[in-house]
Amino acid sequence: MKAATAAVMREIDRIAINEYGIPGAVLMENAGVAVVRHLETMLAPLSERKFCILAGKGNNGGDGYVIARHLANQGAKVKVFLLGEKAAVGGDARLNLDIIDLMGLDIIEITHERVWDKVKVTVTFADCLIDALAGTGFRGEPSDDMVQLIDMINAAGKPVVAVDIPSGVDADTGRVYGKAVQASHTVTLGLPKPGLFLYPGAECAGQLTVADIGIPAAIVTGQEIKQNIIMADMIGAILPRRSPAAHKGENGRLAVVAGSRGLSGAAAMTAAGALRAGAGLITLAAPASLQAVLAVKLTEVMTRPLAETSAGAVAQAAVQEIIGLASASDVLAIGPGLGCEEETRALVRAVVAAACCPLVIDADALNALAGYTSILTDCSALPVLTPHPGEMARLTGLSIQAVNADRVKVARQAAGEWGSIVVLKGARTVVAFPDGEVYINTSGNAGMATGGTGDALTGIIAGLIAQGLSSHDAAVAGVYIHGLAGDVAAAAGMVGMTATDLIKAVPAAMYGIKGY
Ligand SMILES: NC(=O)C1=CN([C@@H]2O[C@H](COP(=O)(O)OP(=O)(O)OC[C@H]3O[C@@H](n4cnc5c(N)ncnc54)[C@H](O)[C@@H]3O)[C@@H](O)[C@H]2O)[C@@H](O)CC1
Ligand SMILES: Nc1ncnc2c1ncn2[C@@H]1O[C@H](COP(=O)(O)OP(=O)(O)O)[C@@H](O)[C@H]1O
Ligand SMILES: [K+]
Repeated sequence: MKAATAAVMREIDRIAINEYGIPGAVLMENAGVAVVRHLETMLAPLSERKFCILAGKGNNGGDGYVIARHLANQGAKVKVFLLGEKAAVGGDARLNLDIIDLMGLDIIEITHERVWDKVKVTVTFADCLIDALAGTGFRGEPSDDMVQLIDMINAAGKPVVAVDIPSGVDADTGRVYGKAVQASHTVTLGLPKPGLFLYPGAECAGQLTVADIGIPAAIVTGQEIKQNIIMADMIGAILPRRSPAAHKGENGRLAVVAGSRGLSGAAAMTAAGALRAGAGLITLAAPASLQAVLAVKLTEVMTRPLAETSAGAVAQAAVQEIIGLASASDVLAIGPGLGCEEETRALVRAVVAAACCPLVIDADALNALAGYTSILTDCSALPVLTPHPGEMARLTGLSIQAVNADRVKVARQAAGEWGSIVVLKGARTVVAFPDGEVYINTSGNAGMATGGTGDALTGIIAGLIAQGLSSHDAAVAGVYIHGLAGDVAAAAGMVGMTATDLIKAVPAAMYGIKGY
């Protein structure tokens, strides 16, 4: 599913109005009617309900006046509060404000202190609050009066339906600079906005519905929209299909270079993730002293002992062996649990520079690349990098806070600079490509915030590449399946679920995807 930034949405509206001749008031009418239809499904019969509509001075408020008219026509009790003066409302919003004024609806301007008591009483006795304060036109921090109103809405404990986007949420980034409306439902107009999927905006949106407002489909397909939301049907279409006559050699050869003394689990979980994603033959190369324990842990995985340092990490002497292993493999996953010895880091850089198969680079291998990302642009196939925000901060020199403040922008910029596929992990993982294309993932849950789930993701993405998916499709499908497996595992209890629970749930998650 495509997601439109505020600028893209403005352009789509502009083309609909100026080039197709659809009056803006018609789009506004469709928007308002779509919200009322949604209210019917929530609160029928509307004639028995009391609504409080909180409107801003822009077009989002305009949608609110259309909603007010239709609700009043259906016999509902409606009060409208306008954050500002009627005189400040213009365009299509003004047209609709004048109509409800002529209808005799109660419209109260919030322009002086005395009004706040009235707002409070109305909010307290309403059955539902409609947030039409601001939509895609919202910028920066909310003004003091908007904050006061948002606080009242959020304290009311009533169903809150946000029009287009909860007021206070940045449509592009999901950022909340000051306060934002906490909606129970959001009816977003035309196309969903990225800020409805990225935290903290995603948490403000509640249950999300995308409403058709009559924009000609050709306008949307004609736009170069680079933001996508990962959906199950999209993944069902790209997952590898297994022929009934398949043999193990057809499902790919995968090499994993991982582990060091004390970090054998990371290596095991990476290999297990690949196994459960369906890879045919897996070789796990790890420091020699770990081989015995890994062989016992992973019955189905082949193990390869590597030369090791005195601290039990992969030694520089293993470089040719690993490069040879990569040449005999369809994909190499490198990094989990390798540790932070300088010798191992240098080895990682040598392997990344020389390997001729597709690479999935994670964890300590990413740390080894900090300051050396220019190596990535020479890789024969687009490498997949899977940093969590901490690793991303190390690679970019940004703070973790800055990474999370605009995950799409940071991931996209890195993908472009490094000529790589960047999977920026965390709640709402973002997958970015060098051409600016971005996918936001929606599967997964907070139970996955536990050690080892990232190693599993590395294995899953590599496992999909082994089975013939392009690195592009494997990154997108991998993050979705990984999150879905987390959701399957969390059904038995979110807190306390383990990475191993998630890994075991991968086959069930894949088979649960419609069309697969
Ligand atoms: N033709 C169109 O453009 C359509 C637009 N539609 C609606 O119009 C919205 C966009 O309308 P606009 O561009 O007029 O903008 P909005 O109405 O979303 O936002 C502008 C309003 O928010 C206030 N505002 C912005 N930043 C603020 C801040 N930091 N503190 C306090 N107040 C702030 C402004 O003063 C103004 O009242 C969409 O989200 C959608 O709801 C729909 O009616 C469909 C058609
Ligand atoms: N709150 C959350 N919601 C969804 N996914 C999450 C959440 N927290 C973590 N995850 C996912 O769990 C994984 C954690 O990976 P990572 O931080 O590398 O952990 P580790 O290094 O322990 O394996 C990532 O795929 C991340 O997207
Ligand atoms: K709104």
